[in-house]
Amino acid sequence: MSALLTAEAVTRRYGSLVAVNRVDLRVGEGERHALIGPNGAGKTTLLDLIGGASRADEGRIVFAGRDVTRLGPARRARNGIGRIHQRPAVWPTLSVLENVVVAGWRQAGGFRGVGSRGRFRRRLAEPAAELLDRVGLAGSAPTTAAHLSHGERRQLEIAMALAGRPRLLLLDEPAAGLSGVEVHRLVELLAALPREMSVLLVEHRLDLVYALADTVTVLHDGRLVASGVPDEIRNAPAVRRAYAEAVR
Ligand SMILES: Nc1ncnc2c1ncn2[C@@H]1O[C@H](COP(=O)(O)OP(=O)(O)OP(=O)(O)O)[C@@H](O)[C@H]1O
Repeated sequence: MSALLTAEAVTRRYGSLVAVNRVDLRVGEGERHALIGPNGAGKTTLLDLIGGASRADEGRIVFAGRDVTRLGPARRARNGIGRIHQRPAVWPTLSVLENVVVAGWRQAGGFRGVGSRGRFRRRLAEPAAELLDRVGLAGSAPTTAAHLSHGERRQLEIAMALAGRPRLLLLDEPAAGLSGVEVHRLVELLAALPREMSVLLVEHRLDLVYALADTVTVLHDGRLVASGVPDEIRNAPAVRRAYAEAVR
């Protein structure tokens, strides 16, 4: 797999704390890559550095052949990095369908691209309805997003991220707060994402990680302690040590 994203020796400090410490990461085209590690390991911070919500103090991030280290989150999103947050970020006063339409607006060509009723329908409204169907929310299209359950908001946020047609989708603990049935639906949904899209997933649920990931990278105290295919990681002593130290 050729590299879509490479992070080289990225470091992020908060005062004297080194939250991410010279981490190298490579996500291939179409790869499903999971980041795991105990609480406080630096997983969300690393995702923030890649998505642009936070800037690296040192190191370099290259996405699709372009150095994006100094770009903000909006520019990175336009370059093809989509993001699902720990707490679903949706517009609560808009309908479910409207949320996806707004999220797809730029990708559909903005004002010029959707400036007639026919183009609006073809390029935005119909794809948005298809995405809602794909994430299991077709029946909720007219519902105001504020009325959705947590699990439904998560589904909506995924539809919104997909509307931007990202080449890399960053997911921060997508299973957090979901019921068993909702987690099952989430796994199916993520497994069915098109292979043109790469995925970088932070998740505590290791069953979900091992079901989805091609590669698993383990962080502990801001450092990368192991990276490999799920079978290697499952039995790696360094990984066991990281988790054992964290619960001590
Ligand atoms: N804005 C911030 N200011 C100060 N310290 C921070 C900030 N964000 C994160 N940290 C610290 O950086 C370290 C890494 O945090 P991070 O949230 O990246 O870990 P994590 O692996 O995602 O943890 P969790 O699994 O609990 O979400 C922690 O010690 C955390 O307290």
